[in-house]
Amino acid sequence: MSNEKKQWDPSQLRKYDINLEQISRYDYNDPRVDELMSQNKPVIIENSSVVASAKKWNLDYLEKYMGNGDYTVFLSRNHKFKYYDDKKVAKINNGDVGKNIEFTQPTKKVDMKLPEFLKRLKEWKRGDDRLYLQQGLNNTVGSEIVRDFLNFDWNFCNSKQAKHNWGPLTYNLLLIAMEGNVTPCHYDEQQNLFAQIYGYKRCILFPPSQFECLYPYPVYHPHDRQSMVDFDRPEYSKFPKFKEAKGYEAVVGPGDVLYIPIYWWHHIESLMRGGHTITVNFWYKDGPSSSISYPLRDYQKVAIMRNIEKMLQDVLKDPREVGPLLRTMVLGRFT
Ligand SMILES: O=C(O)C(=O)[C@H]1CC[C@@H](C(=O)O)C1
Ligand SMILES: [Zn+2]
Repeated sequence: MSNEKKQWDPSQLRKYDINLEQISRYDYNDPRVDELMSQNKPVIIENSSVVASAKKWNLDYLEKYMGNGDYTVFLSRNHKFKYYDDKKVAKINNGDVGKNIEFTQPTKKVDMKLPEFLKRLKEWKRGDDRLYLQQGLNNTVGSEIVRDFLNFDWNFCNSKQAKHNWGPLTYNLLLIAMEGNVTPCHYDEQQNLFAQIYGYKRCILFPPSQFECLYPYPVYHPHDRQSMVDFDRPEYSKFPKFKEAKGYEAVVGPGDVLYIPIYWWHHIESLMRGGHTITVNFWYKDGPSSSISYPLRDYQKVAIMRNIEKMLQDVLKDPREVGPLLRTMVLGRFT
């Protein structure tokens, strides 16, 4: 570590029994950044100006300029904020996926004005619901925020989008988390430039090839794309291959941009006792694959498995029939 004061301490990281190695960090104009991105591998891009215009985004500035819009805030009784798909909850509730399938939402999603969110954040005490603001940046924000947003280094982002054949930008999510908040391990079907603005976040990533070690929920489930393994208390009897998971980790701080490749698993935590954190992510659809080359890439096989599950779910209706049919099809026949 250079002689500058270390900004965080390992005691602020949650303890997991997982085999992890460090994610590489390179300067934004180092050619190794594009080398890794072209191999769909994660990399931390340092000293870019991607969100330099948001360096001044502290809570007072945001309260002053974020406008009077309603923001999506998740409330949780614990430190975990596991994502769930509302549309899939609705399908379960109206019996679209078989009978008596239960789902309890792990967090509450509410609309909140920013001043109220910030007040609850400041007055939070042990025992209160934890809060996590996760809001797409849209035109309800004030003109200063629009100006800062327009001053993101879009040339850099656009150059990566073009060079790596990404599709269109779909979303910039503004994330304001309490210290210690955790987004449990999941993957997204989009390319992601995860730009850290304030505070420190620890990111644990696994390649798509570790699908069999991370046990995602079935595709029909509201927690589709999320790992069923609770990293705090892994049930090795149910998920034995989790022991073999081999991941990559990094702690990102202000100005760092982490490239999270499409289909890569990621667990993200705001450091304990580190105060609130602010992040903006840049989600891009994947681009059209010009030509298919063999052997197929690990993430292409995940996409194939998802399509098979969706097709079987559609024809079988009851998700409890999907497992037995796949077992019948495979056991003893494909060794
Ligand atoms: O950017 C992504 O892909 C995400 O999963 C975001 C949703 C919650 C965010 C977090 O930092 O906790 C990350
Ligand atoms: Zn994600």
